[in-house]
Amino acid sequence: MKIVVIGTNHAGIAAANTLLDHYPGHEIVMIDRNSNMSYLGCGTAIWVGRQIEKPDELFYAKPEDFEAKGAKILTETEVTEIDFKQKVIHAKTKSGETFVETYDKLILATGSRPIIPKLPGHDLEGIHFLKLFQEGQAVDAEFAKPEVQRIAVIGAGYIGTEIAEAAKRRGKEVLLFDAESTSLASYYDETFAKEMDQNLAHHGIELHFGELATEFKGSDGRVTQIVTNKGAYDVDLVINCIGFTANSALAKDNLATFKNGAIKVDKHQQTSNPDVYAVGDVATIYSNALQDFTYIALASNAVRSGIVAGHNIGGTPLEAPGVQGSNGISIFGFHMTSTGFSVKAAQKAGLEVAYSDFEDKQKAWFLHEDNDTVKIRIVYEKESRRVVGAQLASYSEIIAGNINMFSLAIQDQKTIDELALLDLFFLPHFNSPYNYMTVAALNAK
Ligand SMILES: Cc1cc2nc3c(=O)[nH]c(=O)nc-3n(C[C@H](O)[C@H](O)[C@H](O)COP(=O)(O)OP(=O)(O)OC[C@H]3O[C@@H](n4cnc5c(N)ncnc54)[C@H](O)[C@@H]3O)c2cc1C
Ligand SMILES: NC(=O)C1=CN([C@@H]2O[C@H](COP(=O)(O)OP(=O)(O)OC[C@H]3O[C@@H](n4cnc5c(N)ncnc54)[C@H](O)[C@@H]3O)[C@@H](O)[C@H]2O)C=CC1
Repeated sequence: MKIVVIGTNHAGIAAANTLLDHYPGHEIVMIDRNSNMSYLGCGTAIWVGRQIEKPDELFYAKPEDFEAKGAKILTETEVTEIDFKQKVIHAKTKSGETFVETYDKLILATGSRPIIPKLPGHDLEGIHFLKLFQEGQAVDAEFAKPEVQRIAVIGAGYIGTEIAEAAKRRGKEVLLFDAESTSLASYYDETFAKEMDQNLAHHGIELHFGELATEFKGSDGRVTQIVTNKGAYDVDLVINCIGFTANSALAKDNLATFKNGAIKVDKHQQTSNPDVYAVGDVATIYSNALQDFTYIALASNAVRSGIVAGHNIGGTPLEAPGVQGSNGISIFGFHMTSTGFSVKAAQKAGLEVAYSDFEDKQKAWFLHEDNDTVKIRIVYEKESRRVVGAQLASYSEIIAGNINMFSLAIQDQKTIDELALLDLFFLPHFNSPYNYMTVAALNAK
């Protein structure tokens, strides 16, 4: 069987590796328009903020790895069109040569691009987006310029908050804008998000929430000012991070798509065309909190969905268990993790939910050194009492592991009452006999 993979970043790599490692004998062709593969965008802020010196280790795979396993891999080659009836893809190399490839099965792993707000002045120089390695390099080069001092970051979601920290670490003045009233508003309820806001403000980041950019002004072709519904601010650089949109143009009019344009898939990653699979940021994903398909762009989801597609195409039927959109962020040493829905997100999705909050020290109370406060919220459906979300915030790194338990609880449709008496280990170095997760669950009304 000939299998063509379009897009060789996290999702495409996972699908190709699954096929090459577990199902030998197929002809695998991998195509990507970029010159690199496997770039971990999650390391951009860490590198640009100089928490690591070089970006080299942010790549975990190279074309030779796949060639060694027998795949044909074409980089700097863009797929321009797909004839889904004839099962032929049309592609163009960097030098302009066009060619076609036939396929038996096709994997679309074309990912996402940042949303580009078409505001007046959007094409001025000095306005950036962050997704590709090359875009990280461009921002890094701007940070190195002494004349770039005042930076506007638009969107205080995950990328915006991380790059705001990075810019501050490089000694810049940073103005962080978001349409919502807090940072991280899509992931956390206000009482949690406010903790991050305090952390950002404490480190000198100027917060402009509830503010919408309306125009960019410039001089000599370069941005010099950002105008919002509330004021005008002189800046030397703008970084836009207001979310992603699925790169699904190749599927247009041929495959069923979701309301945001992502390609609809089932739990086997199969699209509305049985010979075509879609994985990663270009596709929808099943949310166990919502109990329906939705769109959640994460590298973790990309990898898992690629593995699922690989097995299904290879001949092992495998149904994805769905995801919770589990995520985390760490800014100036303050960590937040969440899974499933916040109260606000659940209500927006039409769920009737209640929540239980608790706050305690991470380790046993008699340990007075490095014993940070942890704040927890568990969100559950009022009637069924099934857990649909959890949020944790602390300087303690242990919360990074704890959130995964809630992820499994949501996946397995556990109730808050089942969590209340769950066997959690106790050791003073790590926790208390009345574990804050247990207490939060026990306190649930
Ligand atoms: C700054 C930043 C930080 C992030 N941090 C995290 C994090 O901490 N945790 C997390 O889980 N996620 C994080 N993400 C999100 C994560 O990077 C994405 O969810 C992930 O990249 C999706 O992988 P993908 O393979 O589906 O798509 P993509 O990474 O978008 O890759 C798609 C590939 O398809 C190629 N392509 C597209 N169209 C064509 C075409 N027509 N022809 C040929 N090739 C094509 C592209 O060149 C690209 O290589 C972060 C993203 C960014 C930008
Ligand atoms: N740690 C992690 O897991 C990370 C995950 N990612 C993922 O990458 C994807 C893209 O990240 P982001 O671009 O940060 O998207 P995001 O969805 O996290 O945040 C976008 C932010 O922009 C704001 N916004 C939207 N339109 C706006 C406007 N016109 N003006 C001002 N603010 C506006 C939103 O309120 C939101 O807070 C997300 O799916 C995210 O989860 C990215 C970085 C880190």
